[in-house]
Amino acid sequence: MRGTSAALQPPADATAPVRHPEAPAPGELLGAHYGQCFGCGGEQPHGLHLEARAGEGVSLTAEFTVKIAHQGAPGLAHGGILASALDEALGSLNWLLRTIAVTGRLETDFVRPVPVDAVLHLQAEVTAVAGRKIYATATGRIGGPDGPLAVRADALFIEVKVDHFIDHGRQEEIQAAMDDPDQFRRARAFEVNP
Ligand SMILES: CCCCCCCC/C=C\CCCCCCCC(=O)SCCNC(=O)CCNC(=O)[C@H](O)C(C)(C)COP(=O)(O)OP(=O)(O)OC[C@H]1O[C@@H](n2cnc3c(N)ncnc32)[C@H](O)[C@@H]1OP(=O)(O)O
Repeated sequence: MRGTSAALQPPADATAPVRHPEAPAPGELLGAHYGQCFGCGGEQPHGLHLEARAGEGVSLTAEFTVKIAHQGAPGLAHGGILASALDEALGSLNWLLRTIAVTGRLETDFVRPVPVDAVLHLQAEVTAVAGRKIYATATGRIGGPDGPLAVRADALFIEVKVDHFIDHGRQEEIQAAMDDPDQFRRARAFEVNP
């Protein structure tokens, strides 16, 4: 069974996504957008440490290893953690568009249980863009990139200005992000597609 509500169907005037000319080349690691990010931050001890690699077009692949701390049922990944991994992979696509966007809606199908120590092989792509709305889809497989399907998600991201974070975030963390000595990460956080 597949659940995708009408809100995740691109409208008739939606267009195909356009890869930014300066997007990382296929095969290149995207790196983290923020060191403390729960999904991708290398400095986040409680995080998923998801590593995403650019694919062709507006697509990427990513891997996430399920750890002991990610359990729901004994020995199995918590569904919310798997949804977080999908959200992060889908959110990372926006770097290939050079658009700052946040998740508006995320619909997840949990197809089979994912054991601790399994590597979740994620594949995500933007399917359509309509104004500020970015439609994307992702799958997560276990046992290898072509292994059995374990999870899948469809999502709607909404483009925002950097003010979104300034207005809603905490001053302390915003300042730390602005002072990040990692120039690449700073660029990724602040660069807005004009
Ligand atoms: C100075 C320091 C700066 C640091 C910068 C760091 C940048 C780093 C780069 C990237 C960060 C990404 C981080 C990745 C992490 C993974 C991704 C996440 O988990 S993100 C977190 C979870 N998501 C939220 O917290 C959103 C909370 N929601 C909101 O803030 C608003 O609701 C927002 C922005 C999504 C929309 O609000 P509106 O007022 O701007 O726009 P409206 O008019 O409501 O919506 C625009 C269109 O979208 C549709 N829409 C909005 N939400 C929808 C929904 N849930 N379902 C269906 N349609 C929706 C609406 O119907 C409307 O459509 P029509 O233009 O009328 O056709």
